[in-house]
Amino acid sequence: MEVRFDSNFNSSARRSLSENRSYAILGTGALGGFYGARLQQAGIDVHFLLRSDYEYVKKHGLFIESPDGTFRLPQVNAYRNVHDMPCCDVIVVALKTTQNNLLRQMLPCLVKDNSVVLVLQNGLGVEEEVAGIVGSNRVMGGLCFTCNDKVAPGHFRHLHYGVITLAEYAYDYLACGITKRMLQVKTDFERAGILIQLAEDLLLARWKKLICNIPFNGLTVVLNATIKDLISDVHTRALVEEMMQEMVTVAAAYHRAIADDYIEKRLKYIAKMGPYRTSTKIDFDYRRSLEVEAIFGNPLRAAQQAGIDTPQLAMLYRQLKFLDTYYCTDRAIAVLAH
Ligand SMILES: NC(=O)C1=CN([C@@H]2O[C@H](COP(=O)(O)OP(=O)(O)OC[C@H]3O[C@@H](n4cnc5c(N)ncnc54)[C@H](OP(=O)(O)O)[C@@H]3O)[C@@H](O)[C@H]2O)C=CC1
Ligand SMILES: CC(C)(CO)C(=O)C(=O)O
Repeated sequence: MEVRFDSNFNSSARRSLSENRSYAILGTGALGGFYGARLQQAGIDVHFLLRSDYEYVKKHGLFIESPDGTFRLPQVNAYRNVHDMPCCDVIVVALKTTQNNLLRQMLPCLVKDNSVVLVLQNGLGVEEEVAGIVGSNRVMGGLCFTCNDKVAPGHFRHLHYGVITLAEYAYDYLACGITKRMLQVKTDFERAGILIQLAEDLLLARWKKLICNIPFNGLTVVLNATIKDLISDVHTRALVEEMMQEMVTVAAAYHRAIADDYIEKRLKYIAKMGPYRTSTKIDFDYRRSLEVEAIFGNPLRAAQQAGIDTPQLAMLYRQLKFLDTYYCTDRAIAVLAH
């Protein structure tokens, strides 16, 4: 188990917070491109893995549009292959979860003795998947409340928020408290102007994020709506609240208590995201595979295992499975080709 942070935090431990750490960004998309660029802008050593944008970014770097400051990085460490990347202190997983089958081949090339893998993806059970590859003591979760989109190759738009809730992973999602390496990652992100909240219990943090992702990411797709639309209409708002309440009930079945006023507070917070489409709706609009299993299927199965009935989530999951199968995946392409 990771060393816990204690109140006798000595001066050498404090010094280690400001040491230089290297970061690998697996998936330089809307999320990874934004956070990675901000880290590099703050003087941190960052290495970016790219796919379709590789040639462009190698030549022109990255461009970030943001209300917190628009900037260009003319030169970045860009890679097309993990085998060419150096081992790094922090490996940030920012692929879509639909690509997580690649992690078994990618992560072992990048980890060294003290590396930690920081999973910034949405969903449930994603850290467990990563722990199965690199070991439970090397994984941290990061829940990102941010609205980011890719505008053009190497060009990302950050619209709202940006805060990350960080928490350690341990086997079976046991709560781990606050560790020294959480403070180290926080130091780096805060140097890059990204607000970090530390959480003692990753599973609680995951359920709290799912309370938002399940209604908003799901309903923006099936109703072809924005966050603003869903909150403004009396019927969809009621549906959102029912879905949120279902997740509060499931979290409670896993002994994670979520305060009664959490839903109301989160709705106010999310309302500020306005006409943002959500990352799942952006995928749907581009007919990319949807993160159905990580964001909807895993919570649904967790509810079923706990004996909790979640009819709204069950319906949403089935609708999204249909859309994903016939509109977004290779199978859909094959169907269209005939
Ligand atoms: N966007 C947002 O605001 C938020 C996103 N999230 C979560 O963050 C995660 C990432 O989402 P997001 O950034 O939006 O997704 P994107 O699709 O924008 O980014 C994923 C990136 O991974 C790249 N990629 C895929 N396969 C490979 C590969 N084999 N080698 C190298 N690169 C690869 C893609 O490259 P290519 O360009 O070639 O497809 C793409 O740039 C998801 O789990 C999402 O739910 C969470 C909160 C907010
Ligand atoms: C909550 C929300 C909508 C913004 O952070 C999100 O996580 C997403 O778009 O995937």
